[in-house]
Amino acid sequence: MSRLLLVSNRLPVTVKADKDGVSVVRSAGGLATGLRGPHERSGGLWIGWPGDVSRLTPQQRASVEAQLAELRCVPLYLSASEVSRFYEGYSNRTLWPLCHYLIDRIPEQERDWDVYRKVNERFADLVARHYQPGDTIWVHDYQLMLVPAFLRARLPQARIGFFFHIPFPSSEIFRTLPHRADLVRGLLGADLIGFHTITYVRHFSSTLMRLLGLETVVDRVAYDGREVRLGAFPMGIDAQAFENLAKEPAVLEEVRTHREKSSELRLLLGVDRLDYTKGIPRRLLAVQRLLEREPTWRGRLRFVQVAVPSRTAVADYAAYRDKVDELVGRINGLYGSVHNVPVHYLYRSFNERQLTALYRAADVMFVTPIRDGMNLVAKEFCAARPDEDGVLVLSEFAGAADEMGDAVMVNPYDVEGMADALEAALEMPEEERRTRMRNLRARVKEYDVHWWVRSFLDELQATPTPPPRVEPAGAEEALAQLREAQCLLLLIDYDGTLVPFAPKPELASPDAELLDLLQRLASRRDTRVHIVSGRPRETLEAWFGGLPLGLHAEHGLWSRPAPGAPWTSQEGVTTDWKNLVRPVLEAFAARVPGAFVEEKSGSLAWHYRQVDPVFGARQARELRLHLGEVFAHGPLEVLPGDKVVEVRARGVNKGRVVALVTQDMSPGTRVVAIGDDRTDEDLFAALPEGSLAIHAGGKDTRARYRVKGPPEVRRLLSSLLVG
Ligand SMILES: O=P(O)(O)OC[C@H]1O[C@H](O[C@H]2O[C@H](CO)[C@@H](O)[C@H](O)[C@H]2O)[C@H](O)[C@@H](O)[C@@H]1O
Ligand SMILES: O=c1ccn([C@@H]2O[C@H](COP(=O)(O)OP(=O)(O)O)[C@@H](O)[C@H]2O)c(=O)[nH]1
Repeated sequence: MSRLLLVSNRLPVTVKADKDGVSVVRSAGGLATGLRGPHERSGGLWIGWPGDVSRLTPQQRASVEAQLAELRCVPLYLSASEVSRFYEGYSNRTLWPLCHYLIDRIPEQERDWDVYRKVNERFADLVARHYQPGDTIWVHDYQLMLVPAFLRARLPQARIGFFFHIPFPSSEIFRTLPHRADLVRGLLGADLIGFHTITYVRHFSSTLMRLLGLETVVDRVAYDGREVRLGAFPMGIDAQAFENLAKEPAVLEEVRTHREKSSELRLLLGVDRLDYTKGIPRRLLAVQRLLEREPTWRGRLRFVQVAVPSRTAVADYAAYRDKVDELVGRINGLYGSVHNVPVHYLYRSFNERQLTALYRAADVMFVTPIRDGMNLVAKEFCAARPDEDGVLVLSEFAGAADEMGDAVMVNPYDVEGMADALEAALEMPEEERRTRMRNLRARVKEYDVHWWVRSFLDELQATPTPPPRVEPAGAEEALAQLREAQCLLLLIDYDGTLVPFAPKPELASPDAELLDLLQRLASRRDTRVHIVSGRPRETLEAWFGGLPLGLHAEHGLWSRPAPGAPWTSQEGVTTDWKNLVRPVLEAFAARVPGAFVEEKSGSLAWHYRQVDPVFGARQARELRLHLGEVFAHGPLEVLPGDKVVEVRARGVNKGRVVALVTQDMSPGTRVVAIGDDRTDEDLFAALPEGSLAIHAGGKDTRARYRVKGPPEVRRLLSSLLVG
């Protein structure tokens, strides 16, 4: 097993200082438990924040470090300002509410991004310092979204996984963030990105498409010359540990005490961090509503709500606490008696043993977050019920709902509906309770935290380590090569290479500066220039007819090799198929707003640059599939391009231009091709030995040289004219 470097905002430990000194105790949480085995077995490290240690003396600090080292934990200390701006700030005032669909809670003017970025970079630096070749790195959660890309820049060969523990929201929500693209690019530094549910994966994929134009094919995205995999890995719990605890005599004794204290009462339970995503107010209102409309339940219900203090320095959390306090007071005031109150509200943290006793004693577990990445409490409740009794009421907006279909599902925004569900749970016949719980337990036990860790790491290990990458060299080197050549023959694509894409093809006409550049290039000593484009010949003629250039239209179907020469077409190309294909493309254009059909003499193109990106990509896939099925053996080929599906006669491609233009080439001529998309790869492939291919953009390419896009292409060509 390769060494595992785990990276999370918090280390899985708690530092406690008291009069006897300072101690570092392992946390009991799911992540800590699940990863303990692989962490120890692999001899790896866990890198993260040990919490606030600012009040420790230097000796205490030294003792903490020694204890952390023993646990193979590497601390990353956050300054007070970093805690406030990185952790409480950007992570918990912006990303947390955003991912839980609560954009109204985000500061109106974005704050703390710079510190978020800086701390992420510090994490990456620390990881890189400890990295040894062969290590596997696993980064966790929204606080560290930029770490994978920072790591990729430092360790191009490393195997990096990332797991996102909270919901990944709809792209409509995510794209409201000013730094949306930076965050997504940050994640794409990983080889594998995991989420709890398929829905989050889907949201992430459409975000990639909308923000970066990247298409996910099944579970893979090509990015920056690598392949990034996406997957759903629903996190589980240490089910066996909860089951064992639930059978311990001391715990059973505690269960009896809870039950005796409420022998006449039915026990409802809620266990959450006091977080505004957990839906506690409406849950309380549902209890109130039940008591209000069904007087027979008054005095017969005891609702224990555990609320663990969390992120107390964030104002929204303090306000939420006030709201919950007030509601509890109101309900108890209304429905309490001298002997009893309906709501027992406990603002503190419990250990696993105490929680298990509560889980096992409860009649109904009430889990109603308005959004939750997973919600492990729901799973712990089931694991703690070897008696196969108890009813789980679960929000359909918790990630756990995807797997726990035997729970009583509720919409946490619907108070009346939750009151109904609560009543149904309280009155559920024993047989139904047992059947549901048996099914829930089977799932929770099989897909536990060990399964989660295994399945994520297996998938991560299966990702091929990128072969040492021969990154195409940049503009400087390409220019040196060009300058060395005696004679130059330049074959240059137009759209995406000399000019950026425009919403409509006719809008991307050449500007005066470009025309001047081409004119001067073509007049350069021993230099010939050809434009090799997918555009119709009429357009090229109209734009460049007056310049001393060779022109090649429709991917080489038509050529005018020298100024003044007639246009000739490739022989033996049929176009009868166009009459059959045209209606299909038109039908797709009619049902996809923004799409349109372009007709050229030897091809038809279905453009979708102005279509909603996700819908457009889906329709383009469907169109290609349809054309493939219907015209599989026809004399045509279907070519996916940049926001275009092009159908052209088989055998026509830019590669054929090479033979045509090199036949009368003087000896010592260097052929140079520059292009940005799939069709230019045909050109590159056909170049004679010793030629130079330059890719303009970030796509995968066979070219040896890479420049960023049209501005850099122009700069490169202009540089040829000086000196
Ligand atoms: O570190 P804190 O700010 O104190 O917050 C505690 C953790 O809360 C979040 O938990 C999430 O992860 C759970 C496990 O995957 C999931 O069940 C739950 O739905 C999530 O909300 C947070 O993601 C962690 O980073 C925090 O440490
Ligand atoms: O008093 C408490 C209440 C909760 N928990 C633990 O906190 C975790 C909460 O995880 P969950 O996924 O439900 O929500 P999160 O707090 O991560 O958003 C669970 O493992 C609980 O056992 C705890 O240790 N003590």
